[in-house]
Amino acid sequence: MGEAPVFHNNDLHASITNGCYLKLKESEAIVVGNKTYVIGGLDDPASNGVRIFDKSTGEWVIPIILGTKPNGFKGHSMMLLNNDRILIIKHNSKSNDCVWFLEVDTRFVQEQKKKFGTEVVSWSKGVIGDAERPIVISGPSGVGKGTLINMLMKEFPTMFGFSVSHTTRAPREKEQSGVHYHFTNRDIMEEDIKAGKFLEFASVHGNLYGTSIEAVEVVADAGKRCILDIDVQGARSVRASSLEAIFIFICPPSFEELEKRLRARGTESEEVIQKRLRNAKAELEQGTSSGLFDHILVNDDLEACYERLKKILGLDGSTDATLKTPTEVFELPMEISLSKIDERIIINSENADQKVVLDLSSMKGGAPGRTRGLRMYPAGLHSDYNTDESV
Ligand SMILES: Nc1nc2c(ncn2[C@@H]2O[C@H](COP(=O)(O)OP(=O)(O)O)[C@@H](O)[C@H]2O)c(=O)[nH]1
Ligand SMILES: Nc1ncnc2c1ncn2[C@@H]1O[C@H](COP(=O)(O)OP(=O)(O)O)[C@@H](O)[C@H]1O
Repeated sequence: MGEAPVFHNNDLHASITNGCYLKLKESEAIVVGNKTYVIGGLDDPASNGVRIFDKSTGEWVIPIILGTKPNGFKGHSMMLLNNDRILIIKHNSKSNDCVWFLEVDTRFVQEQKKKFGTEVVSWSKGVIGDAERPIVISGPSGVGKGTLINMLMKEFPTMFGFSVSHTTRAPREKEQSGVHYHFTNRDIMEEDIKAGKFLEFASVHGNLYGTSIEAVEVVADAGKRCILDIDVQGARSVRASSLEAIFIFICPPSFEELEKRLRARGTESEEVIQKRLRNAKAELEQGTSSGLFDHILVNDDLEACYERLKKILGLDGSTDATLKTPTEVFELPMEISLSKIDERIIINSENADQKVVLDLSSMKGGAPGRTRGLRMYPAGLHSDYNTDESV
């Protein structure tokens, strides 16, 4: 990998080699096989920021760009990783918003290229540290899922965050949009599903419900563990996705008790209650016999069930799960260059004291969503960072 002299875009057909990094006037380019990815104008709302020059056809292509685009650029440095993604480090930025990946040939992007029949790239934000395994809670309507989740969120407000689903059902009296659900209509939701914005979706009791990728990611970004209240079909989709969750199914002590709770809640009409009770039979059968769930909890006595739930989540007092090491945020300098040693990227600045190490060895996830498991620390500077790393 080397830096070429200033280039004019039309000269890109020149014989440049894989991984070659070109600094252009208002953009930067990187070569991946036969294609040159030109990335620039990211702060310009009129520009989509990415163009591809295909050496084999001699043509420019504007790709479909998925994921959340970074903003607030004051310059960036790039490096090709693994021939499938471009690492982009924003200059003069904070360590919690400086690492971005433009995926150009990862498995996800390859699938999207097939689906759309055109060039596709996808942004993924790099996140320092890991998110804890999300928790999927399923069970028939009225069994007490919402009640148990509320108890968890109330007792451990800094630890858990709720994945706010989208739904086409009408809001109940005390439900707020953006808190309990994102209430939407079918046309908009179907468009968003087509655009790949949903981790999973299902038709439940005659309405469409779904978890957007963003709903799960914002919870993890806040450093919280995500709780998903979704039906059995949704749980099956999440099981098949890359989200490594814990799956818990909640059962009523009896069908009669379920009916009693659903009526006592007083939120549904008689017709809707009947529909939910009919569906409950199949849900209970699938939930308890499919092997899909890691844990099955009977919600008989509420307090006892809550204690069992906490035990599953390691919150029964045996460890102080509320203690978390905060991730320190620091500034990256204005002028930087990148070098690579094995799985570590060294972010060099004019000032040698400001060398920073980005460790990619535990990197996981990626588009659509975030790339997590990154470690970042100033190289050999402070004793409270990992100072074994000498660069
Ligand atoms: N697949 C899927 N199911 C969901 C989602 N959000 C909620 N559900 C499920 O939809 C069903 C109906 O939810 P809701 O109308 O709020 O009624 P409730 O279960 O009686 O509170 C429940 O089984 C929820 O777990 C979602 O995003 N995806
Ligand atoms: N263990 C329990 N015993 C008695 N009532 C319960 C219990 N758990 C929940 N409830 C009540 O049952 C109703 C349905 O609970 P809810 O949490 O709304 O269920 P879900 O979210 O699964 O539809 C609520 O009125 C709630 O107060």
